[in-house]
Amino acid sequence: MSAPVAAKTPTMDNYTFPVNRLKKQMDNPEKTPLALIACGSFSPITYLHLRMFEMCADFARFSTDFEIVGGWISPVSDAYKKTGLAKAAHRINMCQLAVDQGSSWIMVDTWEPLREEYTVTAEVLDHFNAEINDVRGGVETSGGAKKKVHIALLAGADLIQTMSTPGVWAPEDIDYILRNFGAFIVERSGTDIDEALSTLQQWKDNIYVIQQLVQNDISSTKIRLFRRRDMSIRYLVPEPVVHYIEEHSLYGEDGGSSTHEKDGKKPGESLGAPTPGSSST
Ligand SMILES: Nc1ncnc2c1ncn2[C@@H]1O[C@H](COP(=O)(O)OP(=O)(O)OP(=O)(O)O)[C@@H](O)[C@H]1O
Ligand SMILES: O=C(O)c1ccc[n+]([C@@H]2O[C@H](COP(=O)([O-])O)[C@@H](O)[C@H]2O)c1
Repeated sequence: MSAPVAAKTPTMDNYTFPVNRLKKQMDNPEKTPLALIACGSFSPITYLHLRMFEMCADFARFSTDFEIVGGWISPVSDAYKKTGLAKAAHRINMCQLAVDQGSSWIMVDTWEPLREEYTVTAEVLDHFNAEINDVRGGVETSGGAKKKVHIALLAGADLIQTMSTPGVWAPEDIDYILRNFGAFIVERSGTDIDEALSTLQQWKDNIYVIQQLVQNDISSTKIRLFRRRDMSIRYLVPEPVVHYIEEHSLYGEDGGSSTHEKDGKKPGESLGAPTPGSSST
């Protein structure tokens, strides 16, 4: 078995806002530049989290006047204290591995997860607006002219549904987010989207609903459950993330789980899969 890759420790001291994949210049200056911000636990990141960005990119292209100029994942900080939340450094590393391997336009911002305190989503979106529009002046259209970027929350229907659950979000934050930023909402099985949006009608012009044409209900909860049951998680999360989870023994029964690589299997592979070289021929 190879030695575990040490978890890098990103810190606030070496923090810089990631813009390496921010589009330098718009393709169509007539359109409105759009930045997508996905907030959540990402414990761990799954293919569905990445797929949300792609679904939204198709939606924006075919059904809106927006042109996407960048996408960011903003994992929540350790202070969120949700069940199953791995340490922020691990979640950051897994998100980074997933986008490094699988995307040319999604970035991971470490500002929120590196903060000791919990940051409400309204403040997270303010941070992106400040970095993209105040510090950088927006994005270039043509001939050096710049346009302010529309910052929007990218979320699943379950997250928007929590906005109707009393006591979860401050009413003034809901108004602030949906009035100033808006949201792109991906349908999720188990959540009635009409019901979820019923109390948010006053902001309906700023809420875009994206249909999942291929129903996919991967969740981080299921990944953690599979790990506890010593079941395979391959092809549900990106391969480098499977390796990372194995190497760092994340989400196992007692904080650790066996690595099957030693049996000749790939990391994360099912124990029920045949072991190479064990056939009788
Ligand atoms: N299968 C899915 N369909 C639609 N949206 C999803 C799906 N999985 C995650 N999301 C969305 O991704 C964002 C971040 O999700 P989060 O990290 O909470 O993942 P999760 O799988 O719901 O986590 P957990 O199972 O730990 O609650 C949220 O907006 C959530 O609604
Ligand atoms: O800003 C708020 O008041 C607020 C209230 C509830 C949830 N959120 C955010 O929504 C996300 C929920 O993630 P999760 O994993 O609990 O589904 C996470 O990023 C939270 O910070 C934010």
